[in-house]
Amino acid sequence: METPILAVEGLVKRYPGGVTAVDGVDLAVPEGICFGLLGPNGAGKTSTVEILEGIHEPTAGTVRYRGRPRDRRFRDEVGVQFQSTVLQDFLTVREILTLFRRLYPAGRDVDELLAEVALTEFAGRDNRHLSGGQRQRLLLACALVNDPALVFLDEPTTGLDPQARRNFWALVERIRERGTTVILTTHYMEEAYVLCDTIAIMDRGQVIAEGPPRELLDRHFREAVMELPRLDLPTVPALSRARVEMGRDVVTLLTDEVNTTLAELTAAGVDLQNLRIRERSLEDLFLHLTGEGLRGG
Ligand SMILES: Nc1ncnc2c1ncn2[C@@H]1O[C@H](COP(=O)(O)OP(=O)(O)OP(=O)(O)O)[C@@H](O)[C@H]1O
Repeated sequence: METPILAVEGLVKRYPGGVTAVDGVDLAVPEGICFGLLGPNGAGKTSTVEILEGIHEPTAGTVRYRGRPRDRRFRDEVGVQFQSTVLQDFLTVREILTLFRRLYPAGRDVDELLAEVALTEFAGRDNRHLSGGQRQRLLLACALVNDPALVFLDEPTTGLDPQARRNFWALVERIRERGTTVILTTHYMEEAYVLCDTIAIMDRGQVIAEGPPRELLDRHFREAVMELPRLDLPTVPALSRARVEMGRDVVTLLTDEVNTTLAELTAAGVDLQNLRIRERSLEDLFLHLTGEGLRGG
């Protein structure tokens, strides 16, 4: 097997006061993929990612970049988009990017990068006067300025409106198409589903599930989800192949035999006009595995 671009073994992070934020994490990220790290609040994602980025030291464990301990090469070949970066007041978009570019011996052409993140028309604007989406694109450009082989994106779309989020997804897809490996933390399950080739779900400092999103869903769920307004199903008839969850407004039927369940509902005279049938989502998987919802929804 090819050497992963980044691999960690036996990662542990304990903070003073006795909190074990990371409790024995092993991960291997193959080159060229988008790898997602998910988990509920306090699961240990930030602690893990900051160790991977080289910002914090682990209490125990090893991190390897291209099979070797990290050195100067790691710094030159890796980009990080932090959740909140303080940018110098008064500087324009182009000036910020030029400043970041000078930190590295090699990298991208600033104007080309501005075009890639759709900021050419804002190049002369004071960075304080950017919209949320424009600012995130600028921070992304800063993370890409050294033409990294591996880029970390830490909750890059938190707080963006749906349109800006989708624009950002298109950029991430383009980065990946260029062959750059992406490590993404996110609270948005749809984002992980759309962008990530592989995800790892963390809970209480440990990785509790890992794999391609589609495969994880197939591994954990065999049932389809049928939803009916409660008004249409005030009392549920006997159903041989479905589990029933009575919500306040919606009745959810989990069935491994959609045809049988439909036939039984029809035979009982239930009006199916407003029936919805959907597949299980990563959101369902997340709830199933961690028993918790995600901040940010
Ligand atoms: N500097 C610190 N000192 C002490 N405890 C910390 C420190 N940083 C994080 N923790 C604790 O470690 C645990 C894991 O936190 P971490 O921020 O890594 O989780 P997270 O999954 O990133 O959460 P979130 O989604 O809320 O950002 C939490 O219980 C947190 O309170």
